[in-house]
Amino acid sequence: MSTFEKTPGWLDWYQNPSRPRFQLPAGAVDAHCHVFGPGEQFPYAPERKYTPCDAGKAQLFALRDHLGFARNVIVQATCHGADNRALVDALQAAGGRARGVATVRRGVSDEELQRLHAAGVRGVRFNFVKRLVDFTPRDELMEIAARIRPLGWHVVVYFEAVDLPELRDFFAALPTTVVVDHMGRPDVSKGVDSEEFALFLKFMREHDNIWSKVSCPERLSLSGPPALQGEQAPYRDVVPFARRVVQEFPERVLWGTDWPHPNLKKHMPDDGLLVDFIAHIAPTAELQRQLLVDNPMRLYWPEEH
Ligand SMILES: O=C(O)c1cc(C(=O)O)oc(=O)c1
Repeated sequence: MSTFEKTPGWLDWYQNPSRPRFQLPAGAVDAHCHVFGPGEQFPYAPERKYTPCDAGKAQLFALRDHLGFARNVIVQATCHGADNRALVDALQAAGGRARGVATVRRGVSDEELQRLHAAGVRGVRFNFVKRLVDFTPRDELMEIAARIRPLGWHVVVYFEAVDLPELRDFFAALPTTVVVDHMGRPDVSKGVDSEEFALFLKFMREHDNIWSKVSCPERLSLSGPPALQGEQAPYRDVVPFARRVVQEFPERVLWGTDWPHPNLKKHMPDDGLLVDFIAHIAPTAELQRQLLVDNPMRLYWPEEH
């Protein structure tokens, strides 16, 4: 039993996900997933904006094996703030099959960065989604980016599409590879040819250090249908967005389940069916291999690539 009480209305992850019909290429990486707690062992951060269900490393690794992934990239969730203990514990237990993205503050010591590196951390996450975090000054983020660059790490950014005009100069000034979470959260009701999405594509075109995760259709979709009850064409309104990014930037895209899907309000997707979604956004075997194997390996396991 956790000592933490979940946020009211919290949805736990989908139990007994189906086995994907889509055959993942050998060595596929789930490049965006989280661990939560367990809160008893790894307490949630006092400054958190939500309290999740516990979702530990054993459950994540079981899902990895069930879906047919070879490796995970575990991304520090905001409910743990800059306390990376749950992340590090999961990385150390993964036997080399997981790498991580941490959250650090300005005061982080060189020794701590080295310790995180040894555990498998290869990036830091900067979050600009107001419902998830308090504001961090840009000069602090820039200072952190300069500190992690010599380690060969990159920066992961999470923001919403309406905020890109205001953030893009800052992103462009970052001295590392920059990975955008969930395609910069486009408003899919505006359409794939909207000015808003055009700005995101232009931003990627103009800066070849910007990558994108083509993940989270379950968060972006307005029309559904959800990945439930065997649905083979879920989240149809998101497909044109993800497909466009994959086809235009095949060498700079990543995919992840986003398990255990924090803060979803309406439904919890069947992760097996989410994997089936990949075939709709990356229609050829070559695109699939780049998205699921070559790109994440280049970024997270460069020594093996
Ligand atoms: O949209 C979200 O609520 C969300 C939250 C977090 C986090 O709390 O870290 O991570 C994600 O990738 C997505």
